Amino acid sequence: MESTVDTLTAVRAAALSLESVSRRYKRRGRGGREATALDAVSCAVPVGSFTAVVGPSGSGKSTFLQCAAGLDRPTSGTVRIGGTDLGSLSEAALTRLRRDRVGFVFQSHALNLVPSLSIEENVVLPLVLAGADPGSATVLDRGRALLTRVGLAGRGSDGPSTLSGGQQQRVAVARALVTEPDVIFADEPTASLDPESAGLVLGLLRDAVRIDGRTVVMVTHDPAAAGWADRVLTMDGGRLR
Ligand SMILES: Nc1ncnc2c1ncn2[C@@H]1O[C@H](COP(=O)(O)OP(=O)(O)OP(=O)(O)O)[C@@H](O)[C@H]1O
Repeated sequence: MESTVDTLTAVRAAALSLESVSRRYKRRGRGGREATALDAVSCAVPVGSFTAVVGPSGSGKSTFLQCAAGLDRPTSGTVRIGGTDLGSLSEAALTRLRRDRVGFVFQSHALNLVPSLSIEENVVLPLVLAGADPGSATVLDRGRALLTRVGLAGRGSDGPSTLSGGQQQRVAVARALVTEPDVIFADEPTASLDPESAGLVLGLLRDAVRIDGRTVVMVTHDPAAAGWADRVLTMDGGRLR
């Protein structure tokens, strides 16, 4: 009984929770057989934690992230971000939740930033998309403060293409932080970086947790990257081990 109460308390206090989440895909040309990418996965990610999701290729890590972040809808089960059941949201409400309450850092720095915008404009883009005035002191100050934080003060008016891959990933982290989201999802954020640049990006994610109390969920196949996390979830065959 007590453990049920404890579990319910943990789910309510979680930044992110999954309850028996499955994602099945219809396979083409195989007589309608389904592939189970996620198989009844349950977990609660506490506020202010840095979680790494690891596992062999094809174990379901990307599918976990896509469903957890509201980029894909599970076949069954419940995903909650900050207590909100994503399954209860319309597409428009889900888009707003992703914009306002979730931050993303993707694998490829080429995909993370908008090349036609300046570095600073990229950082504050989620605020502007949410309706903030891009010329307001609040937005400008927030952008500059975050660029200083990621070690790129003074580069705000340059274009992303003037930065190295590692620097671009640091801008992506700044942008992921700008809305002070409930959860920051990172999908192999250091996959294309040298160890030194990777360390800088991982240090920024860790600081977001330790200094700001943010919550980070990072998919990685790199044990060194996973070593920066507080907790490691291991996937195998669509399940958490
Ligand atoms: N759109 C899809 N259609 C059919 N099957 C899919 C689809 N996406 C994923 N799968 C299958 O689901 C399983 C899990 O895939 P997923 O990409 O989540 O694994 P992963 O652990 O992220 O792999 P990797 O480390 O190689 O990126 C795999 O068997 C994959 O073939």
